[in-house]
Amino acid sequence: MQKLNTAAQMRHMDQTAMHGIYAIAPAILMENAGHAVVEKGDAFVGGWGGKDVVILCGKGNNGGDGFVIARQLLTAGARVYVYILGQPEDYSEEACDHLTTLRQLADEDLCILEFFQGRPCDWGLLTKRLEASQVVIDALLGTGFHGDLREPMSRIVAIVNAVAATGSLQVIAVDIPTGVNADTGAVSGAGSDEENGPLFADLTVTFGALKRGLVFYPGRACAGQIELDAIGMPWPLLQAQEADPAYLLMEQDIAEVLVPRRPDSHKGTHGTIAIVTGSSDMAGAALMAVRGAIRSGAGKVFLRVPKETAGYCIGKEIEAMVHGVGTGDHFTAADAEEILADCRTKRWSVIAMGPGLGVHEETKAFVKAVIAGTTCPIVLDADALNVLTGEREFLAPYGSRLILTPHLAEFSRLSGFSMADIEADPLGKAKEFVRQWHVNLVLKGAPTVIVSAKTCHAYVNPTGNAGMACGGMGDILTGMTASFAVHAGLPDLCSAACAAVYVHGAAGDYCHDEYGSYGFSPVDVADAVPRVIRRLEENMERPVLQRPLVTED
Ligand SMILES: NC(=O)C1=CN([C@@H]2O[C@H](COP(=O)(O)OP(=O)(O)OC[C@H]3O[C@@H](n4cnc5c(N)ncnc54)[C@H](OP(=O)(O)O)[C@@H]3O)[C@@H](O)[C@H]2O)[C@H](O)CC1
Ligand SMILES: [K+]
Repeated sequence: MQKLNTAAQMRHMDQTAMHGIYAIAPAILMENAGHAVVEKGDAFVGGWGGKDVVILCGKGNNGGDGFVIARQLLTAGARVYVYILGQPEDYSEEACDHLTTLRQLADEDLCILEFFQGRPCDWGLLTKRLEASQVVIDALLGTGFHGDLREPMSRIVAIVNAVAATGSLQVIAVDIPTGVNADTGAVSGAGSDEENGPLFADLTVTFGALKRGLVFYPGRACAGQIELDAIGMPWPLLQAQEADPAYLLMEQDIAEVLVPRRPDSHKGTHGTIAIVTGSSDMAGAALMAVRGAIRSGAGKVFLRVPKETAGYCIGKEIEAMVHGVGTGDHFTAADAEEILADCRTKRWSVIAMGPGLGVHEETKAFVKAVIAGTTCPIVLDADALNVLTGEREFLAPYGSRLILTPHLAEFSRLSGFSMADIEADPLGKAKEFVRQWHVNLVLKGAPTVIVSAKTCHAYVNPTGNAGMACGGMGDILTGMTASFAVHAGLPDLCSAACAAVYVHGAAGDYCHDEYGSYGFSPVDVADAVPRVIRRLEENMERPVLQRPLVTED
């Protein structure tokens, strides 16, 4: 898994590398950081030889990286125009050393240095230089950025964005695009009409670990292609678990937890999923949850809906065993007994409740009775969450066997957090919620965040796309999550949720490649799930028992 670090975690990693037992000289790390940009950028720009490159250096170590980049680009055969915003006294020792070396190389032909020194910049000359150059390096601000961009940074960024938007100038950001908050992905000037928005990069070369701000919007939209370089950080530091960790899910992580099917398995091996949901005008939600479960490899699927809804569901998903419960169009507390009896006699492995359930007062009593009366994992989505608003004391004792899958609005209602606070820091609010409710949480969004009830560790999902922004996608995910929750070999419910979310988004990406961003349906996504799992199986480490009985050679 890829660590997703905050600025503070990066500073701690830096300090440990430089001043702890490893004693790596700061100038070495800065040299490696600069080299990483030159190396990763070389392929991106089609070779540095003969290129005119503008390098914008801020007042901190991000700027220091820029000094290294300038020197190395000269060696690579480029001409560099280096704009330096800081005064010598602003810089760290290592940045000063690199600036001193660069000044020895300065001339009027290949290495032109421009010092702001607090005097007004010749904006017209900067614009012309950018227009005449092929590449600009953003070494203005890195993980030290906070607040909104101040002059002259904001003016420089606005000029770079304007020139890049109208021409062929390629923009490479050092560590993180200037104006993007490394912890949350919030950007400078959001919502204000001032000209102090963030820089938009085509490529971001980041160091040591991915920053959380590179995977959350709007910051994610500023980064372009993202390349990570270890810059010579000691391996144990790169792997060390951070306090309060977050990770980006990678395909290999999912392949490692999804165990292939045993050759001697049968339908009972792969779980008995019960979808208990749906009310008359939302039978489709129930059926899509069924579809998601079936296409994710469920052994058996039962669908339990209110009596009046059954007629809409029977025979629609022929693999599911459908039964109408009670006498009305929504579940009541009295119906819980029948569900609990079914759960016992049919040995349900997992229950999913919520899609199209409705929010009648009696339904709340029903949902609570089913949770309290069972011991199996339960996936709670949509209306099952809406009826549980304010029920933290009730839910917390069952939390370790629950997976809650709200979208942002449902999460706001359930948690009481404002939408603004959630959107400003979805990962932080998701962790805060799990610390209070002790459940496994899937906070659906772009990107989706999963938080473990057991560890409170957070996982960010990289798959999925805007073509999935339509009703029903969440219903499919509910069924998939229930199915993955009982997939043989998955170590815990959080892993199951991560696998379901990753595969769901990857199936959406498969559909995006097939159809483009318009018009593919939730059922198309469900039907693409087996193809995604098959691709994962190619990377799966087959346990000894699964090795082919007869080998080719
Ligand atoms: N292991 C690593 O990851 C390494 C990273 N390196 C690079 O170091 C930067 C972080 O360097 P740091 O000096 O901590 O911070 P920055 O260079 O990002 O910027 C700090 C200066 O920026 C000013 N600032 C902050 N916010 C604003 C704003 N809104 N508008 C204008 N100016 C701003 C700040 O001034 P303040 O007065 O506001 O404090 C600072 O002067 C990291 O990103 C990497 O690129 C190392 O080079 C190698 C190891
Ligand atoms: K930067």
